[in-house]
Amino acid sequence: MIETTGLRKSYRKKTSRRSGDSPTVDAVRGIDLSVAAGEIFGFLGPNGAGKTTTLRMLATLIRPDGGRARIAGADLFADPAEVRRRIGYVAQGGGTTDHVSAREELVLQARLYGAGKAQAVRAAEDALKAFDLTGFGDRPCATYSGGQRRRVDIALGVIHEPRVLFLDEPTVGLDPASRAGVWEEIRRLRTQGMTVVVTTHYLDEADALCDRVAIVDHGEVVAEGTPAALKREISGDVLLLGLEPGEDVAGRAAEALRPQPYLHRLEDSGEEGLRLYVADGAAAIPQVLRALDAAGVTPGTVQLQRPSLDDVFLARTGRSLQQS
Ligand SMILES: Nc1ncnc2c1ncn2[C@@H]1O[C@H](COP(=O)(O)OP(=O)(O)OP(=O)(O)O)[C@@H](O)[C@H]1O
Repeated sequence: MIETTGLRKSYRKKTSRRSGDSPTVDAVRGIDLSVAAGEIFGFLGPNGAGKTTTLRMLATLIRPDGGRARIAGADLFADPAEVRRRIGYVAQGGGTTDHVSAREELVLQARLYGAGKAQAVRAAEDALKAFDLTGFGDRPCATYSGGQRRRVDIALGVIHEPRVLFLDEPTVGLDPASRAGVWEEIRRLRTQGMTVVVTTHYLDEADALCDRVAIVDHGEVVAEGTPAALKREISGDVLLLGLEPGEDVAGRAAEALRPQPYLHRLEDSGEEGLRLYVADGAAAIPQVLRALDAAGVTPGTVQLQRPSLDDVFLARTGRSLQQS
């Protein structure tokens, strides 16, 4: 449904003359993607990784500097107008107006996509029902909760029944219950056969919602696959070692543990403690405790964890996504 090769985009920096920096920032440095029909595909990455730029290129809102892309059967470079007819796009923060109701927004959007008046009124009514907006859909959008407003944004994005929907950070700033509600709507669209591409910097969102994920950093895809397959690449377990406060406790613990033969890698996660990558967590715990004891370090807590998508990010980039 989406195929891209070498998609790239640079921006001119406004401050370049004074700072003496390079005059451009390479926001997207050649992205190859293949998204299947009916998939929920996620772009996961830290702020500034190039997620929004990629999404806006695919949605025909920014012209790429190079590469190739086909979306829903149309060529992005040769026929962007056709691409635009076949896709929906919901920007970060959405586009609803405070004093207008969801119904009015939906009617207007349907008319923008060429529906006649009666047809647009019917489409709005159907969307209000489908997205569970009937209880408040005639009130001004300013009176909605964050989650209700996001549902209206998504309803607006699909009023013309696109084959592909692009959602930029669909749950940013929402409470857990509202996020779950938005995920439900996205899954419902998938069951109708729609292909959905979301950007997110939430690890749990990528893990729970997306069928496949491209992890992006500095404008490049650093890993791609199903969340389960990506995590399987990180073989073994993670021990999260919380430490009692004290002078350079983390440094002394790390010094004691680094030479241990069962330790694959050690990362200092700041306040969270030390992350120890080992083949077999349960077997390593007593050995870790003995090594710490010998070094005179008292551990606070030891937790055995399965690898997360953050561990994948860490393995590929040397940084934690949560701290980026
Ligand atoms: N219009 C612009 N002019 C100059 N630089 C830009 C522009 N838009 C984005 N950038 C830069 O391009 C890089 C990628 O930005 P982009 O917004 O695509 O990242 P992102 O992963 O979506 O991050 P965020 O989640 O913060 O939006 C960043 O370094 C950003 O500062």
